[in-house]
Amino acid sequence: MARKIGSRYTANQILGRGSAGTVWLGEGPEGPVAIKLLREDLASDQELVGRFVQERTALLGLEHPNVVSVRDLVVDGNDLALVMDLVRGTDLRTRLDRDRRLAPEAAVAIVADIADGLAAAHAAGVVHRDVKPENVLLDMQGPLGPGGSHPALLTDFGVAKLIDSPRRTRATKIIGTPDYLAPEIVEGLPPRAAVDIYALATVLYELLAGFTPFGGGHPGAVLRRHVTETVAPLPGIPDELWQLIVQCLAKAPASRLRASELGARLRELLPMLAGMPPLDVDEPDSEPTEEESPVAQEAAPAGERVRRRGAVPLVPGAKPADSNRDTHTSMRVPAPDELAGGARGTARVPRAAGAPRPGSARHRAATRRRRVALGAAAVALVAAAGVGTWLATSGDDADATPQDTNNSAPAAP
Ligand SMILES: Nc1ncnc2c1ncn2[C@@H]1O[C@H](COP(=O)(O)OP(=O)(O)OP(=O)(O)O)[C@@H](O)[C@H]1O
Repeated sequence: MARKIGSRYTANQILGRGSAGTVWLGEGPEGPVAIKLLREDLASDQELVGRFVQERTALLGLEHPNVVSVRDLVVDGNDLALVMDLVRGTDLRTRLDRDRRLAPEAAVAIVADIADGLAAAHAAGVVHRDVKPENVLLDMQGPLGPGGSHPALLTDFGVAKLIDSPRRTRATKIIGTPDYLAPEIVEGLPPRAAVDIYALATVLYELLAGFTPFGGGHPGAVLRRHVTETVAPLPGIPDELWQLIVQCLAKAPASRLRASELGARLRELLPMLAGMPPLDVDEPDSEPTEEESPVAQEAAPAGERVRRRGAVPLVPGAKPADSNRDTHTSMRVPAPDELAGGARGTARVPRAAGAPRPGSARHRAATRRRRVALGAAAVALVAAAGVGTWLATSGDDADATPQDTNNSAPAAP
């Protein structure tokens, strides 16, 4: 059912829903557009409306082939809407859900596009703060690039900042999506450009592996891993690509690459990755780790303690129906002792395809077999050592008997 948005736009058909509102296929004076209509309770928040208008220039000024441009901001009665360029295609989450993992060449081409878009934004002083596959759109009408990938565009620029108003979230609260949150945000520092690089490196890892490096289990556990754990290597990944990921997942923001450099370095790797199939990685043990820290308990209501892509909505009060993905969190910054106390090595460790899953019956059987084999090897070693010692001793002193060697190894025949 069509509806008017301000005096210039008509929203015709729902394209998708997020936690902050609904995206419509619409029509404007210059042709088709995408209209993000913010939820009514957000639209009626006077402070947010003020910020909306305040951020107008920054939001409207961003023009780059890898950024979904915001064309207009509409404040009209109960409607608060961002009018954006329409991207005819799909979002990267949908592609990942379909393919599970991408070939390295396609993954790197997509991430290089987004790095270029981020470079333009960072140069204009804008930090995205919510880089994740849901916010990457693939333009199916654009030309095919390396690995058969379509041009990738980053959307939702400035939306996290808009919604993250001082009243909604004080300095002690975290806004974002747990799997992609840089450690400095978890530690309560203000988000700078390097948080986008960390999130983008997480996306690249996810495209290659099929899962994020620190995700899984409760949001509180995920946040803690960002701060305390190091990323586990992906079997079969070319070393140059791995080094880039490691550098951009560095805990210290200053150690990460800048967006423009990341884009350039990724493009340099493309010829080497041509034709390489997706990595042969099995999803690690996906059993959620119930981490009952105070942070974790505060983050999710009872009954929702453990969710695979653990999250609570970006905006307080968002109903589950608002989003079928539930990928945001809003929780307090954990205290240093909570972070330190939780370093128990719960990050997902990728397995080479076919290797048994930790904790599985096959893994337990393999462990048992290994133990038996190790036990047997140990007995054989002790025996061999005894024989060896006896032989050595007897060689030195032809008259000595095995008993003279002062060890408990069985006597030589
Ligand atoms: N400019 C656009 N052109 C075409 N489709 C779009 C555009 N922007 C968003 N969409 C579609 O609308 C869906 C919802 O987008 P939205 O930004 O509201 O939510 P999200 O990013 O998936 O989730 P959240 O806002 O909770 O992080 C997207 O998945 C995408 O498919």
